[in-house]
Amino acid sequence: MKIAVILLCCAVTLTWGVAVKQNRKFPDDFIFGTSTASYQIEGGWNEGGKSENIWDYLTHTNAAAIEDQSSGDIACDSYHKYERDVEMMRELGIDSYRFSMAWSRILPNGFADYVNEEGVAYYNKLIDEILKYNIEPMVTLYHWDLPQKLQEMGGWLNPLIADWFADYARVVFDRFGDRVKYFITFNEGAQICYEGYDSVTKAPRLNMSGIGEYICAKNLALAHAKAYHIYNDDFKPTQGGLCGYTIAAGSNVPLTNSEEDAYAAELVNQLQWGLYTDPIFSKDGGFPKELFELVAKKSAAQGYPRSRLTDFTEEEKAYIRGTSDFFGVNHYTGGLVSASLYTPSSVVPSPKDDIEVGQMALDEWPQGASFWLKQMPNSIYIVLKNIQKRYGDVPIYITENGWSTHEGIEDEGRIAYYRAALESALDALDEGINLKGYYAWSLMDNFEWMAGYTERFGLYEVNFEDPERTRTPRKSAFIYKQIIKTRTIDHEYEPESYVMTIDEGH
Ligand SMILES: C[C@H]1O[C@@H](Oc2ccc([N+](=O)[O-])cc2)[C@H](O)[C@@H](O)[C@H]1O
Repeated sequence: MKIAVILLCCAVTLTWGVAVKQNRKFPDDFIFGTSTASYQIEGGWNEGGKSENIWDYLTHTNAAAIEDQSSGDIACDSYHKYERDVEMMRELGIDSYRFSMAWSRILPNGFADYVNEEGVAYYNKLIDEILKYNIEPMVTLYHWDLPQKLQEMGGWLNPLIADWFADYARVVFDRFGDRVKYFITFNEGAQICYEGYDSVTKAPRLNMSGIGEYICAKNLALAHAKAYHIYNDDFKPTQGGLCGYTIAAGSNVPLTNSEEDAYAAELVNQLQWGLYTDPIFSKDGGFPKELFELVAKKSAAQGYPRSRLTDFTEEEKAYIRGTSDFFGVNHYTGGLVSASLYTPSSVVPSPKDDIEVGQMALDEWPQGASFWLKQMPNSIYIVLKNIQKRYGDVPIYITENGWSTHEGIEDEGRIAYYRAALESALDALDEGINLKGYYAWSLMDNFEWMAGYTERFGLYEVNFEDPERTRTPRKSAFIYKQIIKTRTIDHEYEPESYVMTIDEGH
């Protein structure tokens, strides 16, 4: 443990050494953006023909599950205020805006038998408004808001959902692909599967510990591949865009330089994201080998007649392998990893119990407003290196990265976080990592899932008490704007005033 701390300190010193490197610039074609998600910002939960999704259902039937008993019924009201959102994008000068579409707004039945033209019209208006100002839309097809009707049929545990999702994807490509050139099928497999179907965390909050995540992971991979093949075969030849996949990855660093801790960090990477991305990006396809073998071994010892993680057929492996044009990574935090830090799960079986590894953060790392969010030094560099090591020179987009505070315009913590994160991204670019873009989470405060409105991630503060949902730029918005404009990180830069304007050409 001492060794790791010493090593880490050296890395930090080194990182800070690199951080003060002068005259570093992001490439001219590097994409700077911001991210949001439909349920977190749109509101209009029952307007314009939209049906109920699993977050509507959860917040309406179990308000106590959300820290402040709130919901996304109105959220930022972007359903009505999207023009102001685009104005904010112009103020910041971003190159691209990542947002998600609500399946239940486009296909209220969940199935593609009926397309809700009012829902399609909403996204058309948003896309056209974005494009009017030369901002590139990046569309996530699924950011956690499954139509409730499909959940009642098993949701991501029902293998038929791969076809239901593929049908939805076809509608999205068909209706929007003439203007949208970046599609992401899924936001964060582990959060959909582990948090939704395994650990009673996020909607639909099912408790199928040690089983739910693995069933869901397999269905998700097949759903993604089907959607990708549809895009690749039927739309890409005429539309010419890209279709990718996004996971959440932490920077998982071995606690010591022992082989055991290196193996522990590998297992965490396999469970946290390799379970979702190895089938798509690895050379041989299929689930990560060590994780797959561990689950099989544990399942047998627990008396299961077959592994809780069911393998793909060889045909399925080949069908899924290679189905992504880029690697999307949401990155927030990291930790030191070791089997010696494992505390036995209270629930067995569980994915965490399958790998028997624990994690820790250091006290000196700054703490965000979210309990899980610590600012680990050089975190982005570490995670990008891990991805490159695993999958080679795949083009990478950081599709989310951000810091939570409480209310207030003065957000020095967020500024320090973004500056450090972007220095770390520059370190990665210096080493030739194929990083194409960076999307700050988030354009504005929004419904932060189980934390409701108690944690704020926005470059713009949103007043949720005000029916107008007024948006006000935080200090960090001015800093991010300056970074985008100059393509450099000036650590001394202070905004002259907090009056936001739109620069010429935006
Ligand atoms: C704040 C945003 O959080 C995103 O999700 C994750 C997932 C995993 C981690 N992690 O540290 O392991 C952090 C954030 C989510 O995609 C987005 O919607 C926001 O809520």
